[in-house]
Amino acid sequence: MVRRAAHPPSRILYGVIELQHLTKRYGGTLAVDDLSFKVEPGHVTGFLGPNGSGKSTTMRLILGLDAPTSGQALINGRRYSSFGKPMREVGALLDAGAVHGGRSAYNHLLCLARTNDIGPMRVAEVLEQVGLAGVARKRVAGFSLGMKQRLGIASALLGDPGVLMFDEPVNGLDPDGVRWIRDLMRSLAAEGRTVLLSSHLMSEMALTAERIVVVGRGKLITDATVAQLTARYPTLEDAYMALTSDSVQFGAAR
Ligand SMILES: Nc1ncnc2c1ncn2[C@@H]1O[C@H](COP(=O)(O)OP(=O)(O)OP(=O)(O)O)[C@@H](O)[C@H]1O
Repeated sequence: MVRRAAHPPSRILYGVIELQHLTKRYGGTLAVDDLSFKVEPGHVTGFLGPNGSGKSTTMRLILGLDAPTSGQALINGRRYSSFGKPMREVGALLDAGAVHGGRSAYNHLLCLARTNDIGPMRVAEVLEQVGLAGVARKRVAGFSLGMKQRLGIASALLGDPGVLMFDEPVNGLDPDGVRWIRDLMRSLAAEGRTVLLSSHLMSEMALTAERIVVVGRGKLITDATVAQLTARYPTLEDAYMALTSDSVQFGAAR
């Protein structure tokens, strides 16, 4: 396998995420309902939908953390479970809180790195990249939510993968951190990587993503560019509100 450089030349197209009739049922709940779409390299794809619409479940299915009821999710044409060193193919931040609090940030990343034949130099590199180098030896239990998000992003970047997925990465980040995430997502995509990003912050999404996939009640509602949506609606938020108006399950009474 060809090893990519830490800073690859621009516009090399690395990978694609492809969902084919992906379906997941939990008892009586159809969390993901016959979902088919492709996430292409070279730009950030925003993954939007109301609470409970199946975004996290879809990401878990792509990562093989849950098995589909039917259909499949492929990364570069293969299932996640078929990768010998998966962190080199796909990196993900799903739940920043799911970290062993007793370990230091450095040790947490080192343990992950070892499972994928990644050396300690790369651990130091990603800690620097996410701004945690100064607290690398501190226990994660004492980290703020924003610091845990940065650590989760470092884990995703560890294997220098071509495909990246981030579930609500801006949660808990200060304005400086929000801007940093935006720039990071865009630069990862500009390097030719595939970036799937879920967030409920529409104004941020409008600044970060080029393409938008909207789901509601597990089903695909829209797969379009931000430019197409904002040509039809005044803002991305207006587009989102109009497109999901029939799919909101947990809206408060107005
Ligand atoms: N392990 C599980 N067991 C049972 N039901 C589940 C499980 N995981 C998710 N669900 C259900 O599947 C549906 C989709 O949930 P999911 O977390 O994927 O939505 P989401 O779009 O990520 O929501 P949010 O924006 O609130 O994070 C919800 O009805 C949820 O209750």
